[in-house]
Amino acid sequence: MNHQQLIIPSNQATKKQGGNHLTVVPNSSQTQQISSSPTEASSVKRRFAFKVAPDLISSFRYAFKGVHYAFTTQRNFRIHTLIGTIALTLGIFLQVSAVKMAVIGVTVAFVLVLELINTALESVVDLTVKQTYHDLAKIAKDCAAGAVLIGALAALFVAGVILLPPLLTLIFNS
Ligand SMILES: Nc1ncnc2c1ncn2[C@@H]1O[C@H](COP(=O)(O)OP(=O)(O)OP(=O)(O)O)[C@@H](O)[C@H]1O
Repeated sequence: MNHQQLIIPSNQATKKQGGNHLTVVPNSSQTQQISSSPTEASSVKRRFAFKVAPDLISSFRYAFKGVHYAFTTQRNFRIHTLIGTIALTLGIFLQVSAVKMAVIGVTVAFVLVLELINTALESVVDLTVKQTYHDLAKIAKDCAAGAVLIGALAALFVAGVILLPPLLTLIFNS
């Protein structure tokens, strides 16, 4: 494991510094200590967390809050949810096979997952650079948006292959 740099909240830092965060570059012995075992590394990670979900129900609750946040704040997430719902409804209406329905379902989920990751990454970037311009912030956001675009194009392709032929047959035979 390669730990180049750790950023920990200032209230957990051993040395005081200005601002909200203290950047700590561990020396070789600290790096060794962090990487010595997965359990140890995980306990270090948890120590840096502001809050840890106490149980499984809480974990699910936070996860649903994330989905709810994306749905209420991200226009693209709502658009993809709507298109996904239409695709699944069309699949049922056109009576496509179970395997094809599964492919549509996974594809819809894939796009929504990419949207959620994009939203999470945007928040982390904004948290890091606030309202200042940074080339790396631009790259991170553009690449995350690019990932969603590629996912959406793949979904369009899947819909074209699975849903379009039976839809055209239905239209031209009626
Ligand atoms: N701090 C920043 N520094 C440099 N460029 C930024 C910064 N914040 C945003 N940008 C640029 O503005 C674009 C739009 O930013 P935004 O935060 O709306 O992301 P987005 O991925 O386009 O949002 P959404 O997915 O909600 O449409 C980014 O893709 C990036 O090119």
